[in-house]
Amino acid sequence: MKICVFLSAADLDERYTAPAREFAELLGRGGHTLVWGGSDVGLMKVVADGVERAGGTLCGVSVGFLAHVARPGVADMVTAGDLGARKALLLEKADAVVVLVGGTGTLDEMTDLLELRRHGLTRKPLVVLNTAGYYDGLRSQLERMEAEGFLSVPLAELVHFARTGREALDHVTRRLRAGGRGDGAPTVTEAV
Ligand SMILES: CC(C)=CCNc1ncnc2c1ncn2[C@@H]1O[C@H](COP(=O)(O)O)[C@@H](O)[C@H]1O
Repeated sequence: MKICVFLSAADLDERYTAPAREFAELLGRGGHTLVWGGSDVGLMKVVADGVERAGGTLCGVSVGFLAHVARPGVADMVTAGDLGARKALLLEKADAVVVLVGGTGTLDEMTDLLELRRHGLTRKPLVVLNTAGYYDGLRSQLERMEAEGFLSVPLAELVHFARTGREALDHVTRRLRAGGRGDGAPTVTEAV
């Protein structure tokens, strides 16, 4: 599978890097492709290193103003003109998206996809890996949106919160098996 991972570009504590490394190893050992922002810094590097070391493939989508931190030696690397184009390309190249811990960049990428899913513009599965309860606050906010009528579709149809990398990958596998690529979604061209 081609799994797009949104995640932090920062150098983080072991309680975040260890589960990210574990997830990367799962991807690599499964022969999957990591589709990611292409940078060779912080958690993005930890995961790219881990996937490559475990035998997976890398597919990077950098962006002009960050091209100087793009990972060298990746055959499948493109550079988008701006962040919007980068998000569209990341989604286009992936079968599903898994979100690891991150800051505003990750939040931007995740909410963009939540909105596309809410309007039925893509059905590519979205899983949030809630390492160390990092996204408990976001989850509460989304649950409040759902409870008070701000979401037009059930939250469970938009995103799945997983506790472990294995659970995240299993969820994606089940979803894709159930409905094929994008679980019955519009084609990639229509979707992004
Ligand atoms: C000069 C330097 C060290 C830049 C590193 N900074 C970045 N490098 C690559 N992608 C980034 C960077 N900042 C934000 N992004 C995008 O936003 C996400 C990370 O942002 P954040 O760290 O969660 O908020 C990544 O998924 C990536 O697609």
